[in-house]
Amino acid sequence: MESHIKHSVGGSTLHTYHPCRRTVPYRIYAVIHICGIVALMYHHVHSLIKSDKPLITSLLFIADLVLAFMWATSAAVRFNPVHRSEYPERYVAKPEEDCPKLDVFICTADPYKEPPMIVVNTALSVMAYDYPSDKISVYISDDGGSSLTLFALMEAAKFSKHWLPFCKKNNIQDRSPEVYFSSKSHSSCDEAQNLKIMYKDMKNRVEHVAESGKVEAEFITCDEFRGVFDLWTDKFTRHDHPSIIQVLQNNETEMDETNTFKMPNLIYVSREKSKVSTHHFKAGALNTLLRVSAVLTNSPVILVLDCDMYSNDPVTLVRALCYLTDPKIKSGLGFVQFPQKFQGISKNDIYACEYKRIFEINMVGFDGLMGPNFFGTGCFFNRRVFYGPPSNLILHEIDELGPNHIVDKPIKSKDVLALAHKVAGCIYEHNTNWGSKIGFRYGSLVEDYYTGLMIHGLGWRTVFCCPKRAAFYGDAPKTLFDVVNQQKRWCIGLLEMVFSKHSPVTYGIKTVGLLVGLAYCQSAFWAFWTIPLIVYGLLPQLALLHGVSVFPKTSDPWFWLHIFLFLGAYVQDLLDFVLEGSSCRKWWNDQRMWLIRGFTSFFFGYIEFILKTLDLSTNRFNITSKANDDEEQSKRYEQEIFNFGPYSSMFLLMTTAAILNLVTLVWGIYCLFTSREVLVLELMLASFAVVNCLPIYEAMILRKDDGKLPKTVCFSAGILTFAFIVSGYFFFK
Ligand SMILES: O=c1ccn([C@@H]2O[C@H](COP(=O)(O)OP(=O)(O)O[C@H]3O[C@H](CO)[C@@H](O)[C@H](O)[C@H]3O)[C@@H](O)[C@H]2O)c(=O)[nH]1
Ligand SMILES: [Mn+2]
Repeated sequence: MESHIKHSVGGSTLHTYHPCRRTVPYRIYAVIHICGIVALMYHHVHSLIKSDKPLITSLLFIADLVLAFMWATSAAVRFNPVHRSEYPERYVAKPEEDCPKLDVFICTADPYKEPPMIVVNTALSVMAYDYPSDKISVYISDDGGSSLTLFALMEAAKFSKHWLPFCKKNNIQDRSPEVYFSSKSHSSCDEAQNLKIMYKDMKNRVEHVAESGKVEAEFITCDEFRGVFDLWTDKFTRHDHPSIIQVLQNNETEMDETNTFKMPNLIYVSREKSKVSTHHFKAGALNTLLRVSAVLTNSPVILVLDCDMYSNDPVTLVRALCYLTDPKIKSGLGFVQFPQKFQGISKNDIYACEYKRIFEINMVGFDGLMGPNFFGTGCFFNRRVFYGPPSNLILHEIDELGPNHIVDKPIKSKDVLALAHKVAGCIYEHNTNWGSKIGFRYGSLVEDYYTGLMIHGLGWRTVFCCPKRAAFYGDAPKTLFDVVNQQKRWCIGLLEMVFSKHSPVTYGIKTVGLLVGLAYCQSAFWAFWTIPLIVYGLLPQLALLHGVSVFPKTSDPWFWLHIFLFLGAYVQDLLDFVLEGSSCRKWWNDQRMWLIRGFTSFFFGYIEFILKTLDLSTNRFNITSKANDDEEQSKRYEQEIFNFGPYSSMFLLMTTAAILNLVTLVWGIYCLFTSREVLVLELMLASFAVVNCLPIYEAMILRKDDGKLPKTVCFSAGILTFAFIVSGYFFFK
């Protein structure tokens, strides 16, 4: 690992880094906060011993234990945050033969939730990187096994021969044609206008085919590929079909329209599927691509992308190479991760879908320890990282799959393609190390988290690269229902990690040390937030309604400890946001979503995980939809109006908590005026919740649109609140 000194910029340095200025004040504050937590724990134990209501006291104690643990994990992330800069302009000066080859993996899995035009734009944006194009190979993994996607990519290959020279000659920055042609600033020269027409034509054809659900013969313009579509026989389903590997563009033979540039490879891969073998979702798809690409091109650098993540900056590859080719660090460097950024986020990000904390703030902290975790997309790998620890290459079944194997046959040669089909077969992995010791790891719905942890566990370092101009943009879910469902899947996957043999608590702390292990715990224990959030969201409120106090009174010094710890944790969270370039409004929305998650995704994630553990349900990877076709819904999103509809039982508990807090606040204020005993902390808590819940009340009462809270949810929540209050009577008396 490098030493933590500020590097001097100069000479041929390709990258520098420097610690953040907040480090020292943060460490000092951490000591103070720890003292506060210790005091609080003492107070809890003390009150537990002499308490006449042990159940209530223990619930609060457990909630505070979880909060304290989560705070400790965030302190680990705040221990040594660093920022980096790269100097890609210096890299460009290197001779071309020094530029390593790149394999790009793009995953798609459903032509309806992930419209083929999205995949096309992502592929085109990376094919057009500022880099010798013949060194780039783009592989598309299609888990949907869809002829529509294949058709779209064929069209993309044709279009790329015009698009690439245009971008390179005119130094276009937006290399996703959709983004370029819909931006107001695009050129109006003849060449650009012709291209725009060509792009529109392609888009129409692809969308027409996607709508009709079938590739009609008259749409196929390349005779070469006509036969491929015959593979989609009547028996073909997405869960049961042979492997299909199709080289759509070949860098050995094909040139662009102007005959100046060689074209990159474009290869469509749909691995074999059968109902009787497990396919391990995205990790399985990526491992298939690892093998197929090893046979065809075996480039030392691999970029992994989700189909919606187009490249937003043509120098991104060179930026990553500033690290991956640096002789001082390259032998131990596993990957360079770019943050996930999203397009079309509403102004203040109402659903907190930017995940600023997870994808940026925390990673700046991870980077000062061992480097960022893997996010599943926007990541440049050293191919070697998939084959065991830096010092010890794990042997594999066939020589052709090794990271050091040199490919010396044309990609279209018969035996190369035959082997590629073989390694894309669904029984190929049986009795091999794939998924356990080699490649992306199997066994969790968050294959990215798992794979990242194992890479660090084996002793690799990683780098977080966060340039000013976003390197990639992806799609974020834009309705609350999609948001909580996505998070629920993550929660289940992360809980699988917590209770696995590679848990960050045991395996993690043992192999990567206390700080990194704790840092990894922060996301792994995501669903645990539900415990303190539900306890604090319901218990003190019910207590207040029954005239029982669970917190210290204002005259009690412990009162101030509660205030201090709450404010300390909250203000530091806000500071993190602002110091990493976000706004106060976005932070406010982020903390509100955190509260909402506690009652929706975290809670239901927990329940589903328990059901799965008891074998009462099975894991599913519900793909997040990237198609926004509901106009009303999009409009509400832009206006930052919450979209709760249609009916979902996930919103029941959240609505109940909202009603209960409102009732508590009203009752508390009534007590204030009738000069009964006033429970200040309880009242403050309820007011804070009510302020956060304003959009929920509005959606219950005032709104008429389709995004309002469905009546059934409101009604059931009302009954549930009543039931809570009544049972509170027995609980507190
Ligand atoms: O069986 C499957 C299921 C999914 N995917 C692909 O996986 C990607 C992610 O799916 P998405 O529905 O977009 O999930 P998200 O929750 O948005 O994805 C985040 O979370 C995933 C799991 O942690 C990571 O893999 C992703 O990179 C990360 O962006 C998409 O490209 C899919 O096409 C497959 O290839 N095969
Ligand atoms: Mn996604």
